[in-house]
Amino acid sequence: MTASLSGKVALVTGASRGIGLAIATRLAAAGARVCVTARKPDPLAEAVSLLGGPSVALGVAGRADDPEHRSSAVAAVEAAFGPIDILVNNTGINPVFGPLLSLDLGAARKIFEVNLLSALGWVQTAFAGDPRPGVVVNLSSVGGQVPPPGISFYGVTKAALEHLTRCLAVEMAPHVRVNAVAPAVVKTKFATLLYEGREEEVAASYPLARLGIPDDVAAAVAFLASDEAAWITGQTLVIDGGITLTGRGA
Ligand SMILES: NC(=O)c1ccc[n+]([C@@H]2O[C@H](COP(=O)([O-])OP(=O)(O)OC[C@H]3O[C@@H](n4cnc5c(N)ncnc54)[C@H](O)[C@@H]3O)[C@@H](O)[C@H]2O)c1
Repeated sequence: MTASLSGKVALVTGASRGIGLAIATRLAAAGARVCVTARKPDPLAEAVSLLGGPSVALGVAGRADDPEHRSSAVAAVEAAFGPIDILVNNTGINPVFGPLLSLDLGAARKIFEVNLLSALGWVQTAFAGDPRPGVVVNLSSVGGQVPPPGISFYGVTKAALEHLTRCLAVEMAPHVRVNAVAPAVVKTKFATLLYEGREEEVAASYPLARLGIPDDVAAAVAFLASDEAAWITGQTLVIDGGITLTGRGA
């Protein structure tokens, strides 16, 4: 059972589906009021309704990497529910596949902007002003720890996000705890190419003999967001069915 988050205010980015929506659902079930963001308004409206409607959830559409969207989302959640206690930087993209030596640097900049700089931007915006208590959880990936074939630059940005997590943990202590989670393959739209049509074969390579589901990650995020994790900061929790123990990342 997730520890109570009653009275807490959370913002989860990229939360109209997949892992972000599962995290928002867990946080809301634990009693938090939750702001969800993503690019398109319609899926966000559906998410708000799933989460329990406007008394407990708010959707703000925009791009995570747009500073104006970050400011207006934070202002909206503060006006609706109060200052943010829990920030989950869930948005992550990987629009390219192939070797680093032929990686288009324009695409690389975009991935870096969304996966790393926007996470820092959200922290700066959500925790602007005088220091106050809070929690940040960043969505990394085992690809940030074991080089992921074909999507190496994505892994580079996640490795950087894990170090950003450590650096923020030191700079924002003792008020704000900052941690990350690093999943292996979780069944979402984002990861479809990694398992579609061969799920049994991929799952068989995992010591725990299955792929992840969004709630596997959400449970860990809810724990890190709660007071049960009050003495944990700067860490990355690997959620991978044991796959990194085999030397592989996905
Ligand atoms: N699924 C996996 O196997 C897996 C494994 C490791 C890490 N992750 C990480 O988990 C996070 C969530 O992944 P997912 O699998 O749920 O992805 P997903 O593609 O299913 O969902 C991504 C969400 O982010 C939103 N989004 C994408 N780009 C955005 C942008 N620029 N601005 C605002 N919103 C944006 C989408 O609308 C959607 O709501 C990502 O950071 C990803 O890197 C996923």
